[in-house]
Amino acid sequence: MSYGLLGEKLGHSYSKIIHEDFYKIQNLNYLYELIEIKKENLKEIEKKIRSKQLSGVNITIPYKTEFIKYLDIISENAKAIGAVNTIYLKNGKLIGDNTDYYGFKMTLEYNNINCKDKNVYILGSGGSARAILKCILDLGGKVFIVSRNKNKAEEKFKDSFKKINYLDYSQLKDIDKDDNILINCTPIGMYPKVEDSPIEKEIIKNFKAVIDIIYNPETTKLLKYAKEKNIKYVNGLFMLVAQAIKAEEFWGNIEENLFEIIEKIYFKLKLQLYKNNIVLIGMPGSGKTSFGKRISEKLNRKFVDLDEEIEKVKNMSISQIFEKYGEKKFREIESEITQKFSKQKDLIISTGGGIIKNNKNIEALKENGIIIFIDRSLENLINDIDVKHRPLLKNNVEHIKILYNERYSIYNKAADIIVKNNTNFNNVLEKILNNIVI
Ligand SMILES: Nc1ncnc2c1ncn2[C@@H]1O[C@H](COP(=O)(O)OP(=O)(O)O)[C@@H](O)[C@H]1O
Ligand SMILES: O=C(O)C1=C[C@@H](OP(=O)(O)O)[C@@H](O)[C@H](O)C1
Ligand SMILES: [Mg+2]
Repeated sequence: MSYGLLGEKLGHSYSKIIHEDFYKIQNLNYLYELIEIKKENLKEIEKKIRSKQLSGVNITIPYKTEFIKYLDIISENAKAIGAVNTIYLKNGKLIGDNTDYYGFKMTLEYNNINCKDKNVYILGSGGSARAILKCILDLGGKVFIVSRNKNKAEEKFKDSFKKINYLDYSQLKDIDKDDNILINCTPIGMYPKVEDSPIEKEIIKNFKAVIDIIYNPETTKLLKYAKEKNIKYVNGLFMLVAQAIKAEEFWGNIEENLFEIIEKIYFKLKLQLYKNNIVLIGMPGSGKTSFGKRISEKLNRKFVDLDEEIEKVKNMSISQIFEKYGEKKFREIESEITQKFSKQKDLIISTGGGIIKNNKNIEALKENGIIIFIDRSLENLINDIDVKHRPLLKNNVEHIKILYNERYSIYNKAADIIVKNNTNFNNVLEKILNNIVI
């Protein structure tokens, strides 16, 4: 099977990476090509799909509307949105749909953002704004389109969408502060103009959650404002992956575990694009230090073991620190060291088993990193743990049972990815790498 993305300039597209990663995960030997094409040649693509030379295509700027005229069927959503981005042949009919709608819907779900009965302010009035607006209306949200010229925006939308409100940017400062959601669908703040923001800093406090559909940079100026004020913020990377994999569903290449697969590809892409840290957590003796070293060799990234760093600053072993200062002091040093390395990027970080005792540690590590829980069974832990260097287990290996019961759910909750470690070491290493390397 052979798929592709149609557009004019595709040099910066991540679609090929995402779809190829999907085929790898699903064990499919399919192709996905970036097809840069001139408008007058779109007809050729129609023929190729009808003759099954191509099994399906995605469409991007500037052809999302242009291609509609070649279709036999256009989905209800795509019709309302006025744009298609996914094309396929079914029972001899050429069908067009719009997966931006679903990509956005899944982004809301993934981030627990509920739009029902909320006031949702959308910046911009282009194609993606239309898909998002349709989605929010379907979810029962109240939509406000914010644009530089509200009359023009109204002109554009009024035939397809009823019951929406139109605002100028200047009116944003006067809105009620209850539970509002802000969504940026303009390109303002996108690389390389990363210092631009569509709204002034003071306005951000009127919102409970902010979504920017831009994914480069990871945190746009707008999202930085939200972050500073402790407001929930979400970038566009999950939507990018979700809309791509939803197309695979339309093409019949995935029937179940859609969310799981999207999440997996999302994490990998996040690591690849933003060079985030890989952080290993888990019980003492679960293999954090051993796997961390091997991952760092394989990926050629710097390795940091937080226990080792603590030993370096104090010039004492972990056991000596526990003996001399007690656990409370150890945890303080552990938190300081965690804060320090969390700020750096591109590291493989192995933590100590107790890192999850302080939620601030996890929050800091998550800022720049993806957290992998190495989940080793209690039986295996007891069998091979070396208690010599582990002061909490020194006198009683059985104490590990208590720690396990106290901590197991906290490791799970803190983790972005969970990898079971109950088989051969190299197999598990392979499993971890599969989760992080595209
Ligand atoms: N899958 C595995 N197979 C065999 N030995 C393992 C496996 N996972 C961990 N180990 C062993 O368990 C011990 C504890 O590993 P370590 O990396 O020090 O754990 P941690 O840093 O999580 O406390 C090491 O000797 C390691 O080789
Ligand atoms: O679980 C814990 O509370 C601890 C685990 C140790 O690291 P490992 O998990 O690498 O053994 C070390 O940080 C310290 O002894 C405390
Ligand atoms: Mg260790």
